[in-house]
Amino acid sequence: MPSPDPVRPPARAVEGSWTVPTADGPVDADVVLPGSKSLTNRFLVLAALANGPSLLRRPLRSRDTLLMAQALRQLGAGIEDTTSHSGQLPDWVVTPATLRGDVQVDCGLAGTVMRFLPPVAALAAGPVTFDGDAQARVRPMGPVLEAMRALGADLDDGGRGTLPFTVRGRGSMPGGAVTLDASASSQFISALLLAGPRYDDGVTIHHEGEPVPSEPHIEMTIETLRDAGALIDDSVPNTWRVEPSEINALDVQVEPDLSNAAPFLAAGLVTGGRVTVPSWPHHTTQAGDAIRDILDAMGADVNLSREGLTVSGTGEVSGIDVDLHDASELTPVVAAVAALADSPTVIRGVAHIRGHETDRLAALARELGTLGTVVTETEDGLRIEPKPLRPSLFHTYADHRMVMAGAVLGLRCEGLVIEDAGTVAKTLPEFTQLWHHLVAPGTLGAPSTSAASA
Ligand SMILES: O=C(O)C1=C[C@@H](OP(=O)(O)O)[C@@H](O)[C@H](O)C1
Ligand SMILES: C=C(OP(=O)(O)O)C(=O)O
Repeated sequence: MPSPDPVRPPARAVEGSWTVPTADGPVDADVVLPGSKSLTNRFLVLAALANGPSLLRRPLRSRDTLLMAQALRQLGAGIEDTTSHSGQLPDWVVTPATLRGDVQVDCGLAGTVMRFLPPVAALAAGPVTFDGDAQARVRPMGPVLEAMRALGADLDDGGRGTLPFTVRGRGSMPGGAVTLDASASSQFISALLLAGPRYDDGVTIHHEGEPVPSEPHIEMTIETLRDAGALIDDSVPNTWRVEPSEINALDVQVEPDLSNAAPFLAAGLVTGGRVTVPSWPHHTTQAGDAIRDILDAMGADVNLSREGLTVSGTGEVSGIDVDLHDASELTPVVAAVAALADSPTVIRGVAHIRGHETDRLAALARELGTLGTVVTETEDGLRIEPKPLRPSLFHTYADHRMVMAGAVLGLRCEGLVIEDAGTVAKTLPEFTQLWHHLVAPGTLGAPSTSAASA
């Protein structure tokens, strides 16, 4: 372990910060993870538009999904706890209703809320305003708002193409055909497809522009819609057609969130230990499934069995050259593993993540750089040259995946302090507790709340 740079004060815990536990040896654990954000929020939307009450088993309860549930309740849907069959947290029963207006939706920083709900709000009887966190106001929205206008929606965004805006719902939407540029986010396409069956003429979407990122998320949208009885034609590249139809009530179990599994599995690799995530699906549309091949290429033994996915470290961590265009939400954790590798890494294909929770390329370059790693921002990714790490305050920019990246780095960087670790609640409120359980069983997992000057 390199000693801290003598001219820099050691990182100190401040309000809301978290001193990451260092791994003294190989970790060895099973980690049970809550449900997928992307699946939970799709199921909530479809259930609110369905033809009868739905049952969502093992839904994720995190900031993003609770904001989605809150917004749908405001629009009229019933979302109630019901006893879980698995003995875990309660499941959700979702009862659809005629959608009402005069509603103010708080999107927080959730891409799924700010993109998936405006096309739903166009079906409401009255105005629905949307706003969110300061950083949400700079996330791209323009193409989906323009597409909604072309499909017959009445909305006012002050010409900004971002939050805040108002959708003046008229109780129904004509729908039809539209061309848009979805190179900034696959969520533009998913959003129009999810509400599309309820539009009078359905929706035909044609994408024109640089390739659409995060393609598995569109597959997820199509699969969840088809399972609910919708008819979708995706046989022509960059074109999707959803027919007008009822959406059948759902009875679904939410898979564990595979992108949230990534930091835990990474801990198995970088400590030369073993981590198993039970209930890893053998068929999935989750983009996070790509972590299996990525960690394998970085030197892990990876084994998918009936018990779950097991990642074991071999003692070596290799750099890789990887295109994360399809699984861009893995970038922060992969970048963290890369900083602990024995050779350089190049991450490509993720220019659009400058529009995620924060500019993730800039944030990673800055925070890894502060720790001592040599990082070059490229047009569409990062080049990472590992160097000995020196502890520092790791900033999170309100980005849950920056917390996860910092936790991985902290395994091998004693004294690393993560600022505002609570921001991880966007998708995994219990992250720090699970992490302590993994790395340092018996220690307290909550972020520091006692203030100490930095
Ligand atoms: O539809 C979804 O659930 C998501 C799509 C992706 O968005 P982008 O296409 O903007 O990358 C992904 O990164 C995000 O975490 C979740
Ligand atoms: C990009 C992400 O989230 P969002 O759904 O807000 O786009 C993410 O979770 O990494």
